Amino acid sequence: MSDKTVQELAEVVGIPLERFIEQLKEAGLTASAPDDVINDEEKVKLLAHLRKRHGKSDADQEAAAPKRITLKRSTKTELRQSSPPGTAVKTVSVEVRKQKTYIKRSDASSVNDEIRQAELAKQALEEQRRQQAIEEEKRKQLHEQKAVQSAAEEQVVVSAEIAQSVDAAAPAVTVSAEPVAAEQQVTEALPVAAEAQPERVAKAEAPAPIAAPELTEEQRLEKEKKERLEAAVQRTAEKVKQKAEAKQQQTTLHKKKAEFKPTRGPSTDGDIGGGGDAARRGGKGKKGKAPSRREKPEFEIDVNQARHKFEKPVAPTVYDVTIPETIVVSDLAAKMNIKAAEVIKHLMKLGIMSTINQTIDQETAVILVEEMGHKAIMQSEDDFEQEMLAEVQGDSDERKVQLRAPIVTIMGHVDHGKTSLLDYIRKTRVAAGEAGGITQHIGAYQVKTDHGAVTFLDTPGHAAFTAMRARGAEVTDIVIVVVAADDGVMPQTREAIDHARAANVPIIVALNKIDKPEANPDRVMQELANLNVVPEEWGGDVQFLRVSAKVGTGIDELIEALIVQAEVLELKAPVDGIASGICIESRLDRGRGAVATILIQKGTLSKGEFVLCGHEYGRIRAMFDENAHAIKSAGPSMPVEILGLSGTPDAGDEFLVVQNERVARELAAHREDRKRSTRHAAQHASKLDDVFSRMSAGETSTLNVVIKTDVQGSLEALRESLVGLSTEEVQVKCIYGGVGGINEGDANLALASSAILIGFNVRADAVARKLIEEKDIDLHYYSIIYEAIDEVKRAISGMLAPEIQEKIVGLAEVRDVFRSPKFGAVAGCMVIDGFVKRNLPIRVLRNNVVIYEGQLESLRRFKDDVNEVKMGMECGIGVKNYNDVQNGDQIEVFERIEVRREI
Ligand SMILES: Nc1nc2c(ncn2[C@@H]2O[C@H](COP(=O)(O)OP(=O)(O)OP(=O)(O)O)[C@@H](O)[C@H]2O)c(=O)[nH]1
Repeated sequence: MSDKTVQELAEVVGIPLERFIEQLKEAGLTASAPDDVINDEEKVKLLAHLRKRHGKSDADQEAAAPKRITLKRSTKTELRQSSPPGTAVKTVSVEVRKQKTYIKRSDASSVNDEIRQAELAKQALEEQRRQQAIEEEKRKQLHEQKAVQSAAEEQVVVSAEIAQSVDAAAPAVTVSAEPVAAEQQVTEALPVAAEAQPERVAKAEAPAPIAAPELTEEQRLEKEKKERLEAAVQRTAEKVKQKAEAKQQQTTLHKKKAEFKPTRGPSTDGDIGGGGDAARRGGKGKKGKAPSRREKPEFEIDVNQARHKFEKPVAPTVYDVTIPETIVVSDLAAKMNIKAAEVIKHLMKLGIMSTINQTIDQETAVILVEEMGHKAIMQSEDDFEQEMLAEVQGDSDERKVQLRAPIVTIMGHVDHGKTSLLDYIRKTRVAAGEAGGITQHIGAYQVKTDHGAVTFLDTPGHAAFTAMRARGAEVTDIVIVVVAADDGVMPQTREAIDHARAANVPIIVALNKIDKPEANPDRVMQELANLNVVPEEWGGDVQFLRVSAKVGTGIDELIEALIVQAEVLELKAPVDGIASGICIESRLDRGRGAVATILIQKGTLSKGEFVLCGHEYGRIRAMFDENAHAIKSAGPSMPVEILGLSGTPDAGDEFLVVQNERVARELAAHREDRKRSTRHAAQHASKLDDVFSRMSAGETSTLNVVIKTDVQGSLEALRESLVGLSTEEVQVKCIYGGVGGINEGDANLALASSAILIGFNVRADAVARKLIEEKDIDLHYYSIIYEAIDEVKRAISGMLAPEIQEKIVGLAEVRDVFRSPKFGAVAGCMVIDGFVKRNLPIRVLRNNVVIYEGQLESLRRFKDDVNEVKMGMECGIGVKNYNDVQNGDQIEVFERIEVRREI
């Protein structure tokens, strides 16, 4: 309290100055002037005087004075609650009560004194304990540091113990390899250590009995503190335990990941301590830092719990490995559940160098799979298709069958009237009643009669017929062989008969041009009978009809004969259910896209269905009959034109209806793959080399041959000799023999009939050569009959020995012939294939028939003698001892090579 002057104090008290000075005098104070200063003591003295004067002693005053005063106040407010319109407003009364207690100063100060004294004692005690704790801490730190150093040296990490030590709430026990972690543990341990002897400290510090209340308070505080510390330690232990559990789960996850990624580097696998991230981020350079992080065990893991659930198999697993005709190395590895590198390694052991994407053949794959201890199941390329087709077709074989129209092909010699016959039938039968006639015609048409319908394939000639057969399409039920009654049997008539017989298709002979005066049907019948085509009227089994494609004679009878033949054949097909058939022809129309003519063989085809044809597929957008009338459905033996395919299928491709686009696409893709692989040609021609092995395997007992010779005489001789080789085990069958060069039709026939081709002094033309090469048809050229007989004999008796074979190395075409007195006839030639070599033997060919065999006299280029002339170059060739070379002849150069024969 600050001192004040008399005047100031009088103003504060509110008493006149003179009166206040009087009171000062009465109280015995010296201050009398207004500027005199009154100190605190004097103030107290003045107060005591004034109280005395009013008759109250200090004691009374003290007794009377209240020790504490409590003031209460309450305020009331009202709150109006907002409510939805139309309802009563709610009012809430809120009463706030406040209470304040004032304690008498003297009492308060005494209490404060007591507290102050207790605090002083407590401070002293705490000071003492703190000193002690510091000493203890230093001692422990020293001890722990020693322990940590030794632990870091030993690098001991016992993860399970950490969890246990945490459970026991005694972190100081933990042995850590990481100093940082150890420090943390030590720090956590210290308070506990300090708390270890609280009673002893309290006893030692306990002063005199008068300090008893303070000690009790002290103990209470100590107890509280201890409880708090214990709770803190407990919480820390809990936290550490939770962390340990979380880390353990993470570890299990890592191990599981590692299980699925066995080929990954160690950074992922060893990522338990979190070093993986660093390693990943740091790349190669920072990889070295990762171990320090990895080694830092923030906690340790229960090994039993961390172990993943994968059980190592006790015995090697044996897989059933299905192997298609070719398989990619990686796919094969996947099927055996091993790495592709393993497969490549094993292939290397077998002497095969391969890459992961390389395709290996079925045989190699089977050897490999079996060597690796698995079971190989060979799967044919067709298996997949067959399975899918079986799925698509379902129980189609159980469908109810009905008679169907026969499908007829017309064959015959050139100009004998095939086209005229087809045209006449179509015009008179199909287009009957059509106002505008036929706007277009498709590759086949159907003729309806009172007795039934007949379908004609509008591709006359045996070439088309055999080409279709060579593609595996057996479409034709009956063949009409047209022979002009005024001309008789001609080479192509024979071919037609042979082709029909090779296909096992019944023949009906149409003796055409019967309207002509020079027609002599009886002579023609005789000629045909000589070919084993015997008319019914002569006791044979072939129907002969006299017709005229020009005037229409006998056409009805011909159709009737076809229907009768069909009845004999009992041609039946299911009418209901999924449709299937053959593509007859196809083309790309500018406005309509791919247009395909198909012949339905089974079931009913409807517009809107998904079809697969060869490797093309699509939904049928529109369907037309042979008169270009849009139709909605078509049954067996009906030819229809369809729109909607993805491309143009080949003639002879099979078509069938599939459930949906997915199946169509899958099958189309499969067929496309198969087509790409030349290994999987749909049909293989027979090989002379294979004959014996196939016979041994019980596969064949017939050797089909197609013979082409230079003259009729050699044909007969060769045919008889070869057929005469037939034994009990094997029969040699000449399915066709003709005179002239080997053409495409011959090659197709050989392919379709699995026959070998024999050229006696004749050669194949360019188209046939291409087909022979493509389809790998077995073609043999001979110049000496007994050589041919000998070879076929050896083939069927399994005695094919290594022998000398001829290889044609070049072909030159004669463009001009010069006569020189020195060299005789010199042929100016262009080398059109391979090369011409001076010292190699040659043959002179005229219309693909060998006319001379010998040596070259001279080979020159621009007056220079040369040894060799290559394709595309001109040269002059003189043939030794032969001067009859003509324009258009070919000079074939060949060499004899030794070929090892394999059976
Ligand atoms: N008089 C008469 N002539 C006919 C008869 N059939 C066909 N011709 C004629 O014979 C010739 C050849 O007839 P095509 O129908 O072209 O004979 P093709 O067998 O189809 O002949 P390619 O197509 O060359 O194989 C034509 O001039 C026809 O008019 C017939 O029955 N009588």
